[in-house]
Amino acid sequence: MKIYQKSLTELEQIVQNKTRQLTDPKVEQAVSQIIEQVAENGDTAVRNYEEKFDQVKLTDFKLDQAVIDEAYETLDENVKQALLLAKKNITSFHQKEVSKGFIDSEQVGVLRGQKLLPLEKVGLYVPGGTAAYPSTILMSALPAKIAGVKEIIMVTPPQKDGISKAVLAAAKIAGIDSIYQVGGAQAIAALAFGTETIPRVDKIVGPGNIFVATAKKQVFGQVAIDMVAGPSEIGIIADDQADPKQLAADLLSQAEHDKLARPILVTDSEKLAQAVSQNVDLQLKTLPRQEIAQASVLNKGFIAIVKEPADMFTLMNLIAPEHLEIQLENPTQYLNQIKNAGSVFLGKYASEPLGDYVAGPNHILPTGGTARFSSPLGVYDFVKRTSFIQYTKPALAKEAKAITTLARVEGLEAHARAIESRFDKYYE
Ligand SMILES: NC(=O)c1ccc[n+]([C@@H]2O[C@H](COP(=O)([O-])OP(=O)(O)OC[C@H]3O[C@@H](n4cnc5c(N)ncnc54)[C@H](O)[C@@H]3O)[C@@H](O)[C@H]2O)c1
Ligand SMILES: N[C@H](CO)Cc1c[nH]c[nH+]1
Ligand SMILES: [Zn+2]
Repeated sequence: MKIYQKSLTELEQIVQNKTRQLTDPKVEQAVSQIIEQVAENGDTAVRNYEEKFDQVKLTDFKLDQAVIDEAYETLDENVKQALLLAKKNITSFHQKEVSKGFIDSEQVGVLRGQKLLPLEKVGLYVPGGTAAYPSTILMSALPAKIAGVKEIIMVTPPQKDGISKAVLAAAKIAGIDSIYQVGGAQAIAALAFGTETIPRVDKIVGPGNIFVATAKKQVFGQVAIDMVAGPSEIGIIADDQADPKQLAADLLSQAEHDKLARPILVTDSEKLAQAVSQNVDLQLKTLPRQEIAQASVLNKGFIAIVKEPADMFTLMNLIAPEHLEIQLENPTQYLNQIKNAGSVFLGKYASEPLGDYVAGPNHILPTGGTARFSSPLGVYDFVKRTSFIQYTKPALAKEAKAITTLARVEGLEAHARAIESRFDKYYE
């Protein structure tokens, strides 16, 4: 792994260069054309793109419920039990995210409040190929269920040998209402605009490749989106008491996701840096997804050695990683020093995959430095707020002057007159 031992300022520069988000104009253009076609020609356009990009000819995109039920019934019992344990823990964690509206009646004659309503229909994108993770289906659908979303529609690219049994079973366990075998930008466009057979949704969630991510960005406004979740990332802060073999294993756990995944270690120990680097090389050799993990380590991974322990936090806050492990003695004492991270893993036994599968917090997290302003996917992503107001006449009388004054300052005479009409002052 590349090791940088430089001043904090130089390291900050390196981090900024390595984490810059770039867009691809060619992809932007291709995606915009796909969206336009699907918006105009519905299922016909979706069918054409499926033939072109996924090499399948489908007459009906909707998957038969019997196929989903059969996948669940015949699923390996250990896999089923693991999914059910994950469901239990994800559910109990996310139930704590439920928030209620409020009613404020502190001022005499005034009732103000805010109510929360679940979204009606949500579209869940599940990536095709090896990136279709049953765990990600639970992570996206369960918070929507808890929020009270009425209908959850899943889209996923068709597969030559059929969609994996574990994916279908996870969809059933998570309570997904229907599955459409459509992928890429055409699936996002179909969910955003609706077609003859695919329903239009209020929000689209879930990760995907560059075509999917670009399409989500482009349809935002027509429909809500969760976030643009890119390749996985792991940042580790560790000192010389940490176990280099375990740190290498944790770095590789995210490197194996994607050639563009970012495994990063920040430490104040040169000895640890060297040992982790050696262990990464050793452990890579026996990984089934060696090619992907190696590309990630070589192209995107690095180790930064800082001079002062406090610099580990300064640098990591700049990186704002999707996952952050703190492998220091008494790790909880450092939680306050973390300003930017999607999910924080405290101590030796909180290895990142614990959070990927069963701990309960969501594994759909902000990437690419967006943890500066974004949060993990949660129940709050599937609700919207509506405020309400009621005043008595005396309560309105007390504030009428302020309203008409502000309205006239803004040149909005009709606003002022609407209030005055409540006190029998009309302008005809
Ligand atoms: N952050 C997370 O939680 C998380 C989880 C799982 C996967 N992922 C990411 O999701 C991505 C999955 O990518 P994937 O490709 O396997 O599946 P995908 O489903 O995102 O994309 C496949 C679709 O891309 C479209 N496509 C392919 N080539 C195209 C082209 N030239 N022009 C237009 N459309 C084209 C096709 O329609 C195809 O159906 C990976 O980057 C992975 O890292 C992230
Ligand atoms: N670590 C991934 C998010 O970056 C999520 C995942 C799914 N399965 C395994 N891991
Ligand atoms: Zn993972």
